[in-house]
Amino acid sequence: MTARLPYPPYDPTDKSGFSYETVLRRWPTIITSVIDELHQQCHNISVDIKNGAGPKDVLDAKIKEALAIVNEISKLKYEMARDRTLSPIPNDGEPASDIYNMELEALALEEKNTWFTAPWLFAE
Ligand SMILES: O=P(O)(O)OC[C@H]1O[C@](O)(CO)[C@@H](O)[C@@H]1O
Repeated sequence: MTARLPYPPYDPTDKSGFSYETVLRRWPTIITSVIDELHQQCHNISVDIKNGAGPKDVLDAKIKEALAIVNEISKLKYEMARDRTLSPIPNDGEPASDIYNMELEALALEEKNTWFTAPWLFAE
């Protein structure tokens, strides 16, 4: 059972409010800067590998992890821009993902489970 507040949560369906601007521009900008930073770090690690500045297997693993993160957050940005539904958080054994996923299912019933309809703070 999810908590219900006595008044509706703020969401980007109000195009004159800050949350619309946030989903439209601010989050994509933040995600893009994360992707840029990860690419820069991959470049720096590649230089370290060339210079023999650390164990190659460890540095290779860092690049692999960074590229996996880039892949996931690029997908997130794509889905956000197209007002796709928010994805459930995979069960990692932590209780918070269950609570998040339950709330997301409740939002789906209200057709408020997409990036431009979900409550701003929930999507944040
Ligand atoms: O664009 P900025 O200044 O980095 O701030 C972005 C943050 O501000 C908000 O748009 C409003 O608090 C958040 O949703 C978002 O995470």
